[in-house]
Amino acid sequence: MDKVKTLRCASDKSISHRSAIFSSIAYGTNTIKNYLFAQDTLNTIKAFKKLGVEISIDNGIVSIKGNGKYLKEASDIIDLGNSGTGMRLISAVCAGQNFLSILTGDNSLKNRPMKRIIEPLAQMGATILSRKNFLAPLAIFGKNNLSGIQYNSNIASAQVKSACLIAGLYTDEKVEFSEPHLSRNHTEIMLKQFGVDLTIENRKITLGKNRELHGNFEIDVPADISSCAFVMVMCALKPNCEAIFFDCLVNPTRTGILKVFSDMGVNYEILNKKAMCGEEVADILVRYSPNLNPFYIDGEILPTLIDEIPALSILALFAGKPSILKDAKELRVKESDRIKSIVENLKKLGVSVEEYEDGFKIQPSKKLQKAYIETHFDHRIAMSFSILKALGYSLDLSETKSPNTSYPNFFEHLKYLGS
Ligand SMILES: O=C(O)C1=C[C@@H](OP(=O)(O)O)[C@@H](O)[C@H](O)C1
Ligand SMILES: C=C(OP(=O)(O)O)C(=O)O
Repeated sequence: MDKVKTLRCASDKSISHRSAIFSSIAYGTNTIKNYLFAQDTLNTIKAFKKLGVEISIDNGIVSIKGNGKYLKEASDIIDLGNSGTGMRLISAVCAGQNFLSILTGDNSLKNRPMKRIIEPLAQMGATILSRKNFLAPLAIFGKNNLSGIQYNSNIASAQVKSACLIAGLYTDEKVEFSEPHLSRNHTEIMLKQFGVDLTIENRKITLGKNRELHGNFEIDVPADISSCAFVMVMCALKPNCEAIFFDCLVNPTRTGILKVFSDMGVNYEILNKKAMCGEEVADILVRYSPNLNPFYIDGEILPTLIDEIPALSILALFAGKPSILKDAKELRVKESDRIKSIVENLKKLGVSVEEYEDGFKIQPSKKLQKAYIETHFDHRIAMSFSILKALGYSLDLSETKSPNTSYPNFFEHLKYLGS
């Protein structure tokens, strides 16, 4: 084996967004260490600056002087770029304001479904105009006192859950939310840290009496297991690689990837479990894993590894038998239609793939033909196929800028692991 490599992957995107959003609408000044300085999460900071919140960045530390729940009218359109999380969570903040907010994004975001948040927010009393088919830009006429809601979401989406809970901060009435499977729970964890009362019982969340956020603390953001997954796959496939990934978030609502790694025979160990900002974190050692089993992924594990499926589709090429994905329709409405992006690009490489409405079946194949990969400016697609390139396969990518969305150091880390 080579010398053990060490790295800290990009900071967690979901926790970074929430740390900026909740600090902005809290009373008190919070500092955020290890904030993710990537396009999506920088756009969230820009949005709150436009809404009158004092935010400064000094020496890599973000400092946010919260305004309390009620913000100032932005004098211009708010652009969330490529970020579904940014648009859906900030829409909920805007739904609780007594003024007009106009939210837009890039071409990808303007084609992602917003009905899923427009419906509950409108039910709570916000007026939201959109383009045809509930597409952004969104014009949100909010109000300070929304109505309560009892919402049974038919999708397991942390963005929908968070939108309902955030809008719920702007009413004294009953707010109850439930989802079919448990999605990532960072909003629940962080709202509690900011002093908001909420109870959770069998996937039903109920907001309690105190819905004001208070905080004067330092939030330290762990590394993003979803970003780590891409470089971990590189290490598992690179002969002699052995690397420790520091401070990875291992919140159980995010670790479906580790369960699948175990099933596939990826050689990894969890080293030092600890707590950071109320979340479970660990260092993870990954080693070259030459004997891989296929995966079969379906059902309630999906929300816990949804962003890692493109990375797993690359691992599937090196498994002994075909890998199957089902129940993953949500992948069709991410930054690109990820089922189509994966299937089409693998086919170009000469891989035998079957496409399903809600997933795919990938035949393993270590022999790949030269191909031009269309990323559709989707960071997860670009990162996945870059792993093959780093392993020495002959392919060209349509662009290599999209990883800045979530993982600005991705290529540097990939090169380090490949060296
Ligand atoms: O809440 C979040 O921070 C996120 C939730 C997930 O989306 P959905 O809520 O649409 O499943 C995930 O895909 C996204 O990258 C981040
Ligand atoms: C789907 C993703 O993010 P978002 O929904 O925030 O754009 C992602 O990062 O893979």
